[in-house]
Amino acid sequence: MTIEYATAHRRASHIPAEAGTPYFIEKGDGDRAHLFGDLITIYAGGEQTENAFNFFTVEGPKGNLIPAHVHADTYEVFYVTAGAVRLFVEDLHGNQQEKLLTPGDFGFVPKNCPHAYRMERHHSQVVGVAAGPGGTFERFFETLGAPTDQHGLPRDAFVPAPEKFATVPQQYDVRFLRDHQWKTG
Ligand SMILES: O=C(Oc1cc(O)cc(O)c1C(=O)O)c1ccc(O)c(O)c1
Repeated sequence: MTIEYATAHRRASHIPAEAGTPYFIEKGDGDRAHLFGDLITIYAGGEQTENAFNFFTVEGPKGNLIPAHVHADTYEVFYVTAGAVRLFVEDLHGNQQEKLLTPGDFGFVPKNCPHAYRMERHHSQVVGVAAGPGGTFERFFETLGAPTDQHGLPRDAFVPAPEKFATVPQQYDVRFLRDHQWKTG
């Protein structure tokens, strides 16, 4: 039997290549990527769930900012398990809110709602689930960022090359909003 892997670096993945297979993954051993200051660890994605949902964690240092962006077809969950994360979100009527989320707090961002967040403590961690009619977008992180075998945060923030910024986000239903202003707080 030949097992097809989506990319060469996923040969080391603990996620079985075949859908429909039960599995367990020890803490931190999901498929990992560095993007900006973040370590993203994917435990399940569209390949395992017929594009129904994914499950991943995002860890980052204090001050790490994910700039304003929007998803036309993806709903997102932000469940904070460590540190503190300030989530900025704008509803479909243009009303903006920001909320400091600490462990156990939950944020939900529907499709078409611009959002951004900043990690306010070192070793902050968010559990993410993101899916919708457009599928799941977890492979965005390793495609725009850099796959890694490390379990820690990037030593230096990984900033993608401009040509990647110009092509990759749109393939994964991510649109960065360059001049978006937050008038909260
Ligand atoms: O943190 C989340 O996503 C991101 C992390 C990055 O390093 C860069 C990004 O552009 C994003 C992004 O959202 O586009 C995150 C957290 C929780 C969740 O449910 C998500 O869908 C994304």
